[in-house]
Amino acid sequence: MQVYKFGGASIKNIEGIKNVTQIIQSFGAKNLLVVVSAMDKTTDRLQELAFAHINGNETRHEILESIKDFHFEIISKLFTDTKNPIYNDVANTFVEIEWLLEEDAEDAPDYLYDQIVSIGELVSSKIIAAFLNQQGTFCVWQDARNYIQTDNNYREANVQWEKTTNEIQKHLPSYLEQGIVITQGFIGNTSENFTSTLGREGSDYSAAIFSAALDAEKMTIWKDVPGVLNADPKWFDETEKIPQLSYRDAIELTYYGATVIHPKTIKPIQNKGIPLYVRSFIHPAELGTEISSEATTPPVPSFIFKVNQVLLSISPKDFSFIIEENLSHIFAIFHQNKVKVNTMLNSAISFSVSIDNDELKIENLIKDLSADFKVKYNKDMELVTIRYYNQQTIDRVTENKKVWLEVKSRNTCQMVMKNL
Ligand SMILES: Nc1ncnc2c1ncn2[C@@H]1O[C@H](COP(=O)(O)OP(=O)(O)O)[C@@H](O)[C@H]1O
Ligand SMILES: N[C@@H](CC(=O)OP(=O)(O)O)C(=O)O
Repeated sequence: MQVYKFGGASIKNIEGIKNVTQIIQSFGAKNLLVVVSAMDKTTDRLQELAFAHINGNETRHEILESIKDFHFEIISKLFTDTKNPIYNDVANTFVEIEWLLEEDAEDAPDYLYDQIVSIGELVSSKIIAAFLNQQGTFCVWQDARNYIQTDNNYREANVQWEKTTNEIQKHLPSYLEQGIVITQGFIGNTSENFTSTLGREGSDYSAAIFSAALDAEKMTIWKDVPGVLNADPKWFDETEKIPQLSYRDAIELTYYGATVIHPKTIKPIQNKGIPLYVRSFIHPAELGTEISSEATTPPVPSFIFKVNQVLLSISPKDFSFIIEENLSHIFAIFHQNKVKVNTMLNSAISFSVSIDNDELKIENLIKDLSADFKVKYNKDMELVTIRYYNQQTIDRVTENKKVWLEVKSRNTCQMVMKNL
């Protein structure tokens, strides 16, 4: 069996949905599990809705109405028979949010966020399953929350592998024998039976979890790009497709921020030796990128850009050395504030890190660090990572820039920089 994953960009409108159903249909009639994300930017809109609810902002009703309108507009074009059960099914799914919005937002914000934001995947998967069935392709809609079991670390839930694998292996193979299974990415279920999410852009990871548990022959992520490129085409003019990548290089690229694949995706499929394909839903006949244990083509230099970085410089107040004890204290503070370090460098009395400028987190982080350390920061920095760098590639990205911090290993160079 195989696993396909379609992200929001592939199902952003009617043409997209029709195209995706054709790709699914050309696979065959069974033994395919399809993981879908929310349509277009629905998760961003639901996130706005969640924040509006948490902050008691009345705009929440307007936001919800616009999300509903977007989906019902699509439904009305795909299902001309207004008696099709999909109308009620989707309406009932939205009612769950309406109930939640009627109450004051007294529960923990991260919990509320997950209950609201998860609706996008539920609705999109229902629409796609209903459309396939309407077209005569038998498919079974499955609720991913019956399979992906997590802890209650809402917004970034951790998968409980044993329970998850057992549930998937117990029930899904018989459905896959009957037809195509459509399920959701991104969402899971806690032991208290509440909905959790696996972190933004986490649908790729969901597909990898299903692939690993089902020992899939291969997994394919369908994207709006021809495959994994040596840079994000949104930032770089002359990109080239990487036809083959090793798991190791894929994990390094995604760890440093190549957003084409969620960083947690590679480990489960690498552990099972399942090849991962990144292919274009716009040109589905083309081969894309193959990610597997061995890449036979030579590595090409790849560029990863992260903007809106904050460069923090942390030094002990009493001029003492930055040693293991200080470092473990500093990392504990980052961990408590859920802030991820994108790159770091230390000298005798100073420790520098580049982090995303997440306004909600940075203020508290600096406050906590300032209790024991002197903290200086610079905003509006850019972090550029070059994998398989050489001087020419460094010169190319540093033109008209001042480099504030540079970290090099044998294969990877990271620079934090700002316009001159
Ligand atoms: N190295 C890369 N190769 C290809 N695409 C990349 C790379 N880095 C970032 N991207 C971006 O990833 C986008 C696809 O991911 P995304 O928009 O999250 O898709 P989806 O909604 O299908 O999950 C591309 O449009 C591209 O801008
Ligand atoms: N819909 C979720 C999960 C996801 O992975 O989406 P996409 O596949 O469109 O990046 C998000 O936007 O975070």
